[in-house]
Amino acid sequence: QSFLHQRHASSQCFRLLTHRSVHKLRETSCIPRLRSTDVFQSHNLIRNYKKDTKSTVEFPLSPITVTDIKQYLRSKDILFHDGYSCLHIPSIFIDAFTRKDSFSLFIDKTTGQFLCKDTLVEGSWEDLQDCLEVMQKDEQDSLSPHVLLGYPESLEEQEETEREQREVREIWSSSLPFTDLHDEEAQLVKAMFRITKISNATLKKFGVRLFKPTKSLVFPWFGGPDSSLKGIKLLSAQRTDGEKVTYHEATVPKCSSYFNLFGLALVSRMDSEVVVTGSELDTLAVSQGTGLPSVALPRGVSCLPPALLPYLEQFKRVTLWLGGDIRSWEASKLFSRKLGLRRCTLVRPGEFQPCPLEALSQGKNLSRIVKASIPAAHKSIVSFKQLREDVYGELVNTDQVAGVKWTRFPELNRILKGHRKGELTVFTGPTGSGKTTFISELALDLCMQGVNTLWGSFEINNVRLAKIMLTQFAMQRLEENLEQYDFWADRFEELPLYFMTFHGQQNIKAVLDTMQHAVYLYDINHVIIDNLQFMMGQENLSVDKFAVQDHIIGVFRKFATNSSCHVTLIIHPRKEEDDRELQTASIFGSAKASQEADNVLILQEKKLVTCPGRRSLQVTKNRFDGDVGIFPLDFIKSSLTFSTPIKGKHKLRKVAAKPENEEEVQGNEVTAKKDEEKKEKATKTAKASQAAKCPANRNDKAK
Ligand SMILES: Nc1ncnc2c1ncn2[C@@H]1O[C@H](COP(=O)(O)OP(=O)(O)OP(=O)(O)O)[C@@H](O)[C@H]1O
Repeated sequence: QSFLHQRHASSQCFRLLTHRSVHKLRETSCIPRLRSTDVFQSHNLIRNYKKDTKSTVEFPLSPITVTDIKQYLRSKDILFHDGYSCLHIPSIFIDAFTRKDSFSLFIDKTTGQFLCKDTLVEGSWEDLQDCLEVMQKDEQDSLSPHVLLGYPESLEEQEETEREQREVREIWSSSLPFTDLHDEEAQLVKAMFRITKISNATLKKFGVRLFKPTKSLVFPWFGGPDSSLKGIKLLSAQRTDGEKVTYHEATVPKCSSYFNLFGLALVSRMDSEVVVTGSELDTLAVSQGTGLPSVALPRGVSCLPPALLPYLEQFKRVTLWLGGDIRSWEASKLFSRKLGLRRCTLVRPGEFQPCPLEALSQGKNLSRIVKASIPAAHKSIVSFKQLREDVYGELVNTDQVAGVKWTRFPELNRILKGHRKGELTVFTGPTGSGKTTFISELALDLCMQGVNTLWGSFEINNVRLAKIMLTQFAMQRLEENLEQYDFWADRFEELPLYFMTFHGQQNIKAVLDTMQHAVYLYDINHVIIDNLQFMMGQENLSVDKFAVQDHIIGVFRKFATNSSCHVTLIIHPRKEEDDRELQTASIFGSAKASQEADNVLILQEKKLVTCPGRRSLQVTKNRFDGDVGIFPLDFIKSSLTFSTPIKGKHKLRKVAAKPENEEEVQGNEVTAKKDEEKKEKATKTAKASQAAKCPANRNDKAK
């Protein structure tokens, strides 16, 4: 308001800033919680109905390039440093005398989003342009940090923020530094968390405490210009089967607002090297084992929010040591792209290079491991020497390389082995056969396991789609159990799930730009496009329809490979004949297009007059290991799920047509090897069992 009074009361620009900030705040308020559990949630008050329950990804209004940003800055005579992920300019929110030579305002090269590290003012590229225009017009050399008004919080939100701050203070003040614990107690806690090798001095240096009521370690988040306590992460440890420890974590404020790079408070302005880890415990281990500055990502390997990039700009060398498994390795390759490949080196997980905490426990030389990390920037031509470690890694971790397993579709695991990054899956089925419903459950299953998912639903709107997914998530008809809505919605909200806001016919370029934008912002691993026909465009009707379709498939293929993101494309078949099952050729215009897909899945429907047809899922292409096959699906209307209930399987075995060899038939019900003979046998068996299960089907056959 003071700004308003100081300047032209009716400044158009001011209104613009406010509007955009509102938009920005809405946009940034949707990063989901992924790994936290509700163990520590102390506020279990009844929630009011929340309007914006899900995250949506909008098409960036004016996609910006780094060249545009640089050109604009030059036109305004603004000096800039070309950093790794950001351009750095002198902050316009502190007066010229104070800012001297410091370049503390960071502009994200990909999105144009800016952050002033001195005042913590942030906003979009348009906000910054508006600020600069105002400054120039009024011949000012700086602006008040309050120029960008935030979206006023609702009373409920204000209360929530205050409650969180109270909670942070209370937990922090009632937790104990390790130095205040008796030796015996400290040892016990360390043994519980498997951190016996971490010294009290390291724990003290990082300010780690113990919160006795829940036996949790407390990691503080110090931030802002005054390095005040902004939040905490609580970690609890549970021993499962003998030696294995499972960690549970919770943050206050909740995960979507928790942007702590743990360890950053200890980094000096002069440090030029950092080791980035996937957990606070790993950061303690790295710091103790190497003496190097180290920070932990707030949400581990699941994402690297661009909001954190300005804080990593000062480092000339960034070593990513995110963990000891393939998932961490894949994440480190993706994150290094955001951080700037040329300064990143990666620790390749392996037997001799487990996660930092494990390495410290095993008495390994952590400095040597960091030194031996490999450059992230790869050359276009490589020799086997450079590949041999990658190949070895794939051989010893076959299970992880096969991808994320479905929990609801074990049969699909047996055929496809898992869901892998960078692949293209094409999915088809007859009109109205349940394609959307089925893929929704398939994607939900993966999303529940931490696969960051983006939906492009052009046919049905996002509310309907989210309703289907929520029903599948809760596995019940929520209409009849409305009192449970909040319970399920709260959990559903924590999934890393985003929706594009498109509906109806779309321009393929706009869709791809949005996908790219989402991959950068939210580290999306899986995009679902329902369905491709909505990208064909009216104007193309005169051209060969299938040539256009094949071209679009090619474009998505390229995106999947370049972004290391799995794309699932739903496509209507070219033509359906009542009495014939669909095949790969029913989808594609040319053989070239079918080559583009890594996996081809067909929802087969046995058309019946007297009852809904039985569905089965057929995998007709699997590039990963060639296994193809078919298995029956049982649709449960109340939960909209297809996942095979256990008892269904028994039923299937019992009714299978005259097995000569019981074991063989059981195996073939669900999977069939590439070998055509086996495949046919499995198909027949599945069909026979379906027929036997549905009396109407039997009648049909008899007719
Ligand atoms: N196996 C099934 N048996 C009976 N009904 C089903 C089955 N699967 C889905 N349905 C229902 O059929 C309707 C259509 O499903 P859905 O929209 O998923 O089909 P679709 O194949 O995507 O349709 P379209 O061809 O229009 O894209 C929904 O109401 C859904 O609940």
